[in-house]
Amino acid sequence: MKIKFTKMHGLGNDFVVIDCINQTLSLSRKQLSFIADRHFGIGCDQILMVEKASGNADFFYRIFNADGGEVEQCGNGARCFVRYVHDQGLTLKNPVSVETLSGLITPTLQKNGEVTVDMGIPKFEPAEIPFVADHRALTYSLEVQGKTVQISALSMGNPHAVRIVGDIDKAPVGSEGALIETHPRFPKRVNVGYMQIIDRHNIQLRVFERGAGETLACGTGACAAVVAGVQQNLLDTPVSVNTRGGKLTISWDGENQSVWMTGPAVTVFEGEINL
Ligand SMILES: N[C@H](CCC[C@H](N)C(=O)O)C(=O)O
Repeated sequence: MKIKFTKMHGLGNDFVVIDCINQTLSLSRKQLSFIADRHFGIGCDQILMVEKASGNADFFYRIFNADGGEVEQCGNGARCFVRYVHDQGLTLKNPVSVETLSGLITPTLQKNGEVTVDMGIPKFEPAEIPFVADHRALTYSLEVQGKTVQISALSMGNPHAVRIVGDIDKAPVGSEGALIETHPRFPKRVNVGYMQIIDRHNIQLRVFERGAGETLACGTGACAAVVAGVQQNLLDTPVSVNTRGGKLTISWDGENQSVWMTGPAVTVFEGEINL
């Protein structure tokens, strides 16, 4: 089966985007991880599928990690999604309403080429993350390989753990991040963010993503880090989130308010793959 795709990225967090409105397909986990494979396939952190919405949203947005697992939300992908549906002539609407497994998001193409997304309201109850804890807390102690680390835990539709570190370049992202990703207290696994606070409006962030490993940027991770920092009275929004792939701007006005993300979305090339 020949499949048309578009390769895109948001700050180096890269995607294979597939129009599933004009081509009907259902891919196995094995086929999805083949597409994501950087040696044998196309190569990407996530695969994004554009589908017709079941309700009255404009589109349904499905997200699969490089390991083939389907997930609830992808922030950098949401910015690429709206650029894709405009570039492919699938809509003239701006903003577009996009249904995801974790609810509705509304990305808007800005005149300066950047994209702003209402990423929805973060959730903190352990059962909603999900995270195993007796009750909600600002931070939690987590046993990792005989060490105790302090994390914030929350959901941006997908689960996030956030650690504050003194030196982002020395943060144990690959080693400890992999252990926290699969920690038993996160029954659906978790994205693990390491945040260095520069000042009240600037952070540096690295994320070990669930199902993909460390990526150059993570949109929902940036949202989760800013929320964790604001809650601990360490940050004031808007916050510039400096990732290895570039800068995101995140705003959040507090409990029960949406998190707003602004950043770029880039189309790299189009292609076809035989599956
Ligand atoms: N790895 C994430 C999905 C992609 C999130 C990230 N690429 C973003 O920009 O938010 C998860 O398993 O929840």
